Amino acid sequence: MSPLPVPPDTSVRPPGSKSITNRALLCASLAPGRSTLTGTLLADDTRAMLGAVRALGAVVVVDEASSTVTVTGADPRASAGAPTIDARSSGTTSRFILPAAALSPHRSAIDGTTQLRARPFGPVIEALRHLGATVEELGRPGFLPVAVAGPIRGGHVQLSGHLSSQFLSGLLMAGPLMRDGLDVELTSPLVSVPYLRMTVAVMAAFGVDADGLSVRPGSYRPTDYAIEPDASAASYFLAAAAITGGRITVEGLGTASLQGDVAFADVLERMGARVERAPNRLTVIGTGALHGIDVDMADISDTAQTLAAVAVFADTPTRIRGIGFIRGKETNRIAAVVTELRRAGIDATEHDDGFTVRPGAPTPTRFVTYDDHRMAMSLSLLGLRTPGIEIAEPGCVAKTYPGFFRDLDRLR
Ligand SMILES: O=C(O)C1=C[C@@H](OP(=O)(O)O)[C@@H](O)[C@H](O)C1
Ligand SMILES: C=C(OP(=O)(O)O)C(=O)O
Repeated sequence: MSPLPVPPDTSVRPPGSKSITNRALLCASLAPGRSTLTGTLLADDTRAMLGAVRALGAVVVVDEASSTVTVTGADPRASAGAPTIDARSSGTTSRFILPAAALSPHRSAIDGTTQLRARPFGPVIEALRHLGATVEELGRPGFLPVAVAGPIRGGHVQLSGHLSSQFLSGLLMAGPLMRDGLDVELTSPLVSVPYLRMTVAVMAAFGVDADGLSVRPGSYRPTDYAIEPDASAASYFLAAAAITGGRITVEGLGTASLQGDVAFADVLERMGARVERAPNRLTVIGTGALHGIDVDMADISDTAQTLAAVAVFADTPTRIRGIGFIRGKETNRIAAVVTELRRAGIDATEHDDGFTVRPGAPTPTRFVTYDDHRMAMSLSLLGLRTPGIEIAEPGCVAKTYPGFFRDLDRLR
């Protein structure tokens, strides 16, 4: 990469939200009748969910050119089970499909890549057992691959919240199809809380009323649903404006967004960038001055690596807290960020709950990406200002944003 010749003054529209796409695909697959989803993300994580809902009986038609997906739902309680559901590397797909598969009396097996096999599943395995499912741990206990057979009948269940919110979202989405509905009691504080609000909002769009922890028996209603652009993907462009002293507008995302990650703009504002907000648009204007901050990112942890890149260009250190659980994502993201920044000569320190980045001038570096799309996308931001930045195995961005480098190049 070579640095941007002039600060960008442009607008971008990132592809559809991964998190909303995977919720809408699941809810549509549970709704009897035809739903049409527009603005759908078509990337590895959402193709994993497309395959998973098909395996449980939904009919899915994808129009690649228009990013429109039609889903004809099927009652998962009548599913014949699926011999192998391949969740690929997708946390959301795997954690959302397990409870849905457990609605059927027939056995389904769920597996994924080596990367996904290293991520925790213990809380949902325990919860499904408590709800009456038979769960076979086919590999290491507490990890994929697993096989489930139900039917789960619902009721009260305890669940830990400190590793991931995805277990709770997945159980809640299957909840209306459980005979007794579902009532979850959290046994540890929930991380990534805004994703729970998103789950409730998408369920509501498909006709089901849930509060954050319980849902009554009922049925989903087929719906035509428009998916907004991905806010985590937007963070790279908002950060780019802050870093380069440019002006970048993200279209389709603003104060009306369902995604917690739009709050990344607030973090940039605290550091000294200017932010303009509208219901469906966010603009960040770099002011040329960025100051380090002390910030808890437990609600918006997918943007912690983005902030690490921004922090390099601030005038004082940045301390990011509250995100110890991101050691269990695509890679140990705390160790990975610190290792890679140090590789570029930046002084960074790991903490139990996050990391500290001290400002500096990065040296020309080929960054290792650990098969983590967010490592690749975040570290590429350094190349907007620093000569000689290279990203190893950039194809890993296909997990959520196959066109990322093409869109980043449009800032030139
Ligand atoms: O529910 C979701 O769509 C997601 C929740 C978050 O995970 P955790 O709840 O595991 O932190 C987030 O990191 C992930 O990218 C998507
Ligand atoms: C953690 C992520 O994804 P998931 O948990 O859905 O695999 C992510 O997209 O950063």
